[in-house]
Amino acid sequence: MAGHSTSPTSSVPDRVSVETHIERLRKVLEPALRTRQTEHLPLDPQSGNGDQAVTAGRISASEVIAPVPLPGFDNSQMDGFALRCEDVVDLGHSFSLPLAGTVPAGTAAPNLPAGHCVAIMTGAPIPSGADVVVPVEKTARGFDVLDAMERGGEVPVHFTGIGAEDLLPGRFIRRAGSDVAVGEVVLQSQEELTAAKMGLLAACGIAQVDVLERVRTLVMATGRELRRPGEPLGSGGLYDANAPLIRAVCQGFGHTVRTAMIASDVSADFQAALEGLLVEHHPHLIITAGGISAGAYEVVRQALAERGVQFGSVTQQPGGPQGWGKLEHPGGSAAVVALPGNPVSCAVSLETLLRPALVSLDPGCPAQRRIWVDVGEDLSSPLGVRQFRRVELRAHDDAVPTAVPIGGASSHLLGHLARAQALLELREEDTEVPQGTRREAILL
Ligand SMILES: Nc1nc2c(c(=O)[nH]1)N[C@H]1C(S)=C(S)[C@@H](COP(=O)(O)OP(=O)(O)OC[C@H]3O[C@@H](n4cnc5c(N)ncnc54)[C@H](O)[C@@H]3O)O[C@H]1N2
Ligand code: MOO
Repeated sequence: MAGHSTSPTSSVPDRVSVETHIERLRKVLEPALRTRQTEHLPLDPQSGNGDQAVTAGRISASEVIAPVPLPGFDNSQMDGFALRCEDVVDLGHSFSLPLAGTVPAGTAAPNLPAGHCVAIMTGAPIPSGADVVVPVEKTARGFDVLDAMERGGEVPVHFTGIGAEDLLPGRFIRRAGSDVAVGEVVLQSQEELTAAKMGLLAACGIAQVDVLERVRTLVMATGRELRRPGEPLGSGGLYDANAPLIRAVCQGFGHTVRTAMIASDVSADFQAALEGLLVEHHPHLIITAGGISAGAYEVVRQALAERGVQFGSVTQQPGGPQGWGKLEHPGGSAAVVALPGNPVSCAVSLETLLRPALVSLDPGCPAQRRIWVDVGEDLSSPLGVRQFRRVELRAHDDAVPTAVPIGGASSHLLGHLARAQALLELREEDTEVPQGTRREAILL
């Protein structure tokens, strides 16, 4: 019958460790991710065509050098009065200086006549000749003197409570280039754009940056039992949970995702759908779900084994059966990650296998978050398998949280996964795990 399994032409009989499989994924992902192109995008959406602007989390494709210093000029850190230390250093705690003018922010720096002071606002350029700013709080009348100055005549500013520390040259002056010097690298190649980096680039007057294009991921959920929302389930049908689940995870990895549902177990149907999607989406990564284990109608395995994709097993549960490889297509070369069909197996595999492999290759992919927990009840686990159990976390003040299992280990229990806060990791050597045992957990 069509789609009935023959022995896969490319299979690996052994069961390998989680770490070995992560390394296998790295090997297929690395060349595919290396083919990513550069996009030249504006920092400000208003200056380009709206949503085409760069966003935080993107990865730079080239170094950016500061074309200007930051601060751009010597300026005041305080609202106050700029003066010359040597004019007043011998005058004691209180003294007066005639006011020579005022400098708001955004104006040119005036000259400071000897023996005078100039009112200055935060961020305004330091008058040439001045070497200190005394905050307005240390004067008798504050900025009321500016009104008096406008009315004409010489206006004295009375400084009070002045100590030696107030008259150290450079006090409250932000020097040009003290934050960033001209020629300094403000963004490295392959660095993640954070909000602060974007602010820094903008402060340097940079309008556009080169970023790596996002990883384009094609997700294909397979199985003749699959239905879309609204379709009648019929006998043996079920709604596709995997495509939306995998899409959401991959979007969290920073990918641009196209999903497809292939409700067939016929290899030719899968192949035809794949060809169309390759041309349309030019993926760097293809993730399939279902059709890879020991059944008689393993559509993904049949279709991809003959194209060199390998299938094997990893000593973890859920997520034991796995496929990995490369696929050449008109737009380039894609890595293939074939996941088992059970939704929890997909979710766990993405977290324990694909994320660690991607993190080592793509600075935009957030790392796994691990914590220590105390196991909340007696558990058992098969020897030689790293078992991931869905758990709720109970916090205790200043103590390690308790991981309380939600349901059993089976990989169809999606409702339980959706309630879980973490995946408790039971080790390969664990068989009986008494309550209170300390183990690691991966936060979801
Ligand atoms: N004889 C053996 N049987 C199985 C083995 C084995 O080693 N020997 N491994 C089991 C394990 S572990 C897993 S995991 C599954 C993986 O099987 P497949 O990758 O071939 O997945 P399917 O058979 O297509 O589906 C498994 C299960 O998941 C449901 N499913 C599939 N796709 C979706 C979807 N998009 N949304 C919701 N649910 C989906 C499907 O209906 C099946 O119930 O194999 C075991 N069997
Ligand atoms: O490996 Mo399967 O993913 O346990 O159910």
